[in-house]
Amino acid sequence: MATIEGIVAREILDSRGNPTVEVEIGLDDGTIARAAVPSGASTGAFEAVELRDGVKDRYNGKGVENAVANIEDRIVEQLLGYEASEQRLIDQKLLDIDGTADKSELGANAILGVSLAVAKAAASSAELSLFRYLGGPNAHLLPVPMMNILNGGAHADSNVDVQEFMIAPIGAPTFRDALRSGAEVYHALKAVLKKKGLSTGLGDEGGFAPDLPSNAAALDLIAEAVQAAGYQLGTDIVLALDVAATEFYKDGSYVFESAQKSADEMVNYYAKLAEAYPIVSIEDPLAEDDWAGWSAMTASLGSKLQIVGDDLFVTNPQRIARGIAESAANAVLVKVNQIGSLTETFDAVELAHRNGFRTMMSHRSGETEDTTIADLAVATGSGQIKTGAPARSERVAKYNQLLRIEEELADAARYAGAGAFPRYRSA
Ligand SMILES: C=C(OP(=O)(O)O)C(=O)O
Ligand SMILES: [Mg+2]
Repeated sequence: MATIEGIVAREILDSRGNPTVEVEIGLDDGTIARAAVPSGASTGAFEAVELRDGVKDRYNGKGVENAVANIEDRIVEQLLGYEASEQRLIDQKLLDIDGTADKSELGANAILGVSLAVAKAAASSAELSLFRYLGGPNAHLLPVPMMNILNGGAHADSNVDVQEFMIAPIGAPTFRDALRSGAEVYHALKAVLKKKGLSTGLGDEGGFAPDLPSNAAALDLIAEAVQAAGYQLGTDIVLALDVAATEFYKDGSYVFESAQKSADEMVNYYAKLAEAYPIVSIEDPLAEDDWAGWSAMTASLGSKLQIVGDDLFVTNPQRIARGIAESAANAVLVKVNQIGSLTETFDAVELAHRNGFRTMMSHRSGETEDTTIADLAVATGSGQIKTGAPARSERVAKYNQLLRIEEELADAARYAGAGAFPRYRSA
């Protein structure tokens, strides 16, 4: 048991070279912990409001320095003396100080930075790994890494509409093997692109970002890379997409592959694509407010595919509840900075799981070296994580943290003489 003795906030750079918030918390037992806040590019309109430099009007013209100032001037004094393990109490206090529904007063980035740093300090003070502190004794499930190896949409300067083409190594026996196979396919894809004279430049999440004639062409290149790396597409490795359709939804239709399409036409397109390729998961197939389209998509393809709401749900329990009521998807993408506190993130995951929805822990396209989401994926037993390509340090940092977690769990199992443990979520 240790109480908060001091909080420091500062502006640092994220992986796109944009300013973001970092928070350090000191406890009265000498513990010091640090957390940094990520940021999106294809942000949903219903996300909690960050105070972030000049990206869009919705940031009210208030930059990261305002979030830092809010922590120092309006949060620090209010939290001194709190037990660091009282996460819910502290998060509620932060929400009360903010007083708005969208966290626009203090900034969701100010609140989240403090919320995550509190959790890390409490874990460290208790001499527990973060995943163990957050997840308790039953935290044991390593997530399938959904590795985004080809970037398009808002994350690349190419002409490819779909934002993320991911490989999921579901046939691997352990997380370590899954990551290795993903890295091998990543390297094979680079060789395939080179051989065809295509660009090997990278997008925001470390995937390759070539110009291509169609979205299916991206899947063909990945299929070739999987084979070249010696894996079987469909059994060792399956495919997943984040379409990020809100980005190309204009005036009531989807401007996709240079044509205007209705929601029905998009659903038909996905049905055909999922027949031609072993795609298991599609995120944001439709726009963030096209609830009817989402329900139609889930009715038609939900028994075959994981349909993941990102911009649709924005990790917000109220929007997830609507999605459950309207059968608008069957899975939730979980991004801590969309909702803006750890407690509310847990609430979102719990609501999803209690209602039979799957969850996928997720990074943002603008990231830092902070690895909290790796621990969170294991702590919540979400079974899936997406944190970009198996290259670029801000992405690899999360995968490397999962290697350490898997090792810690395996060491514990060895010590106890236990058998097949930890468990890798392979299906
Ligand atoms: C990670 C994503 O991108 P961004 O952080 O730009 O929203 C996403 O859309 O899932
Ligand atoms: Mg997304």
